[in-house]
Amino acid sequence: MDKFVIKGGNRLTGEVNISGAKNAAIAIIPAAILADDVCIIENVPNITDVASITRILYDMGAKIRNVNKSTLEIDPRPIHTHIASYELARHIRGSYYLLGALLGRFNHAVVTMPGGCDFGVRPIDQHLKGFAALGATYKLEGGMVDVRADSLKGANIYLDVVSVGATVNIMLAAVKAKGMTVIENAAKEPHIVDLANFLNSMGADVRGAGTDVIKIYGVDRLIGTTYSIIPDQIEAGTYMVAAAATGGDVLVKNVIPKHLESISAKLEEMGVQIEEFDDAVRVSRTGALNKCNIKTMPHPGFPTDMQPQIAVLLSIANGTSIINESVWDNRFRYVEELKRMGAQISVDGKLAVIEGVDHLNAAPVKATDLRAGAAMLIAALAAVGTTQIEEINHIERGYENVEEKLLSMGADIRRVHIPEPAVAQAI
Ligand SMILES: CC(=O)N[C@H]1[C@@H](OP(=O)(O)OP(=O)(O)OC[C@H]2O[C@@H](n3ccc(=O)[nH]c3=O)[C@H](O)[C@@H]2O)O[C@H](CO)[C@@H](O)[C@@H]1O
Ligand SMILES: C=C(OP(=O)(O)O)C(=O)O
Repeated sequence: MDKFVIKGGNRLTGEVNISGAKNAAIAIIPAAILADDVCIIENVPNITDVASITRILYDMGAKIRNVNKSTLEIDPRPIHTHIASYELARHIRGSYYLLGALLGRFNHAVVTMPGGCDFGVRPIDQHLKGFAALGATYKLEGGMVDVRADSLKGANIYLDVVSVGATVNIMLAAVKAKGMTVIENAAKEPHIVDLANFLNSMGADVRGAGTDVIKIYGVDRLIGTTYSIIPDQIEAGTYMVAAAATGGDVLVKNVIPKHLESISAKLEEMGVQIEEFDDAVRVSRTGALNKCNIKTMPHPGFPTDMQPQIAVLLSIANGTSIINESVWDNRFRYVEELKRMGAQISVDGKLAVIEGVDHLNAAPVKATDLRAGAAMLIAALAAVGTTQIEEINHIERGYENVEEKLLSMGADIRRVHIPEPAVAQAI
């Protein structure tokens, strides 16, 4: 496995191009299963989560071709099974979207419980409640979820919690069901809207995505389409915070500034300058950083997927800041790593109290999950000395070409291969 070695202290300057959104791609690629013809998906990020979900479809029989480095052609017609490979599916959360997609296609799906980042329990009761309302029955056996229906019929579904995953899965299962489905208290994230647009481009009739009531009028068939995935809001936010942390000046290109509003607002509150253009934002900082309180919320609130990155910035701000993580019970595992670099943070349940320090110091650290890894990158870029980050496979789940992008902005970053210990090789 590789590690990153980063010499901190270089200001990030210049520009960076944002790739397609991970959290949209991992919903849209399984959604292609529902089409009666070839789908061409553009602006697909080159990340390992996409490689995994694509490989699962391939193993189920889909014909998949890389048209170019960011365009995938998926022919779902040869898919011959409703069972997803356990080995591949267990590593990523997005594989649970195969439940909705296979149910919509075959009226039957068998998929493992979700993987992905470890934030404690990641329940799927709202997904199952949605499937049941559409007429399916389910059982959980040996870590696998088995959902089946004679036929799927539209229903009114009220989500007890705002869940991105449940909203996506219900949309996928309902799009070809008989009649109308209404999802109330639906999630409003940009990737929900992107999925609805993708489905509509295949002939679906999904209305209201981006509001908390989504109506899905079932159609008999979905056709092939060509569709381009939205830019990654979280990748953009990560580079925005990196620019701010290093006192840099960076033009973050190929973004939808509206999707970044909650992040931009908090950065401005901290004293960072943000200039918006049609499809870019310029982020620069010259002065000191101010303390600021953050509460993570479903969209349009501050995204939980930006919480570890912003915590790094608050660690080097003047004064005491508080983060309230309201989405996940256990998303502060990275704090122990950040403390090794001199951050002063105390965690109590869903609250983190951060006393700003003058600077962070280099230390050997590891990425405990995807965004934790992004936080370690930012901390290393801003720290005094040379930091080594291990377990960067987590970072590669969601960031395309991260070291090339950082190098092009002036970072001093190297990838170093760590040979497997001889004993591990022998096993
Ligand atoms: C609303 C929200 O911010 N969702 C985030 C969540 O999406 P993801 O889809 O992974 O998670 P959900 O949106 O489904 O979960 C949000 C909350 O609802 C709870 N829940 C969820 C499903 C369910 O059936 N029952 C249940 O109780 C979860 O425990 C969690 O507290 O994590 C992703 C990865 O970090 C982020 O990209 C999403 O922005
Ligand atoms: C936690 C994330 O992803 P996943 O839910 O796929 O692990 C994320 O995108 O920040």
